[in-house]
Amino acid sequence: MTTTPQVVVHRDKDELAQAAAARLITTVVEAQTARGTASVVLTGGRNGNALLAAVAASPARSSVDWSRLDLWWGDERYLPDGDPERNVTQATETLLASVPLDPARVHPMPASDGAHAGDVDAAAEAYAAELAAAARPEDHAPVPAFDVLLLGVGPDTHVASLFPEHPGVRETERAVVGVHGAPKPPPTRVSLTLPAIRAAREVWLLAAGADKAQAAAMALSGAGEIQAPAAGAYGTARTLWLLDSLAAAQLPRGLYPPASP
Ligand SMILES: O=C1O[C@H](COP(=O)(O)O)[C@@H](O)[C@H](O)[C@H]1O
Repeated sequence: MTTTPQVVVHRDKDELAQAAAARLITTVVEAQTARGTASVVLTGGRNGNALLAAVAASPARSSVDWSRLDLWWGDERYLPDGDPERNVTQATETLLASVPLDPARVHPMPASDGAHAGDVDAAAEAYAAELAAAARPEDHAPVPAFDVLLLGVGPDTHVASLFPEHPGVRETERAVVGVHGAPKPPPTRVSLTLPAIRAAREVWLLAAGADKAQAAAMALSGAGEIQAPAAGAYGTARTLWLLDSLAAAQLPRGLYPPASP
């Protein structure tokens, strides 16, 4: 199912982080109220980390039952465990170390010195197997129907570690791929694919700053997902673009604010 993107524009990157954090806390609490648990896919990057910092600083964070939250990652830099460039290292320092998560529900992507040392494709397969084991029959997919999947949007329109015209963005079968030769360092990465991303109920794309303006405009103007991977990221219930005013500066007229009916 394709959901039409909704666009929300905030004044600046700080307001974006605060508002997205409040939205995430509310959505997680609602999912836990409705289904008992919640699942969130985290992103790396500046906006993803700013969002986590805002959650950490929010008094409302105590309304989340952290022990009933499943955490996954949309992509990872294939580096040794604890490397400061790894998305999980940054998320742990920013938020995860300070909330009472159940370690069994935290699912970092493999590190380059872990069980599949040096073999990023085997690491991707292992993560796909972990996702498949967590998927329920009612999810109708080899991955869980995540409640919220967060994606930072790169200036080149990449999301997760799916880069324009790269093999990963063309993947239609596998849920997770090893990425070789990424144009953004480090070159070796692990990434969810577009089909896995599209299994999420809600997909939120985050972008702030003038260097993201062209990417947001392109992805929201009908570009193809091979050329603009962000254009292929949507949720089954909702697709939300959370921008600051600089990133929204080149959006087509009528897209924001929404055209009146
Ligand atoms: O390398 C990555 O970059 C993107 C975007 O990062 P940003 O700093 O430009 O916002 C991020 O979404 C991805 O998770 C990360 O691995």
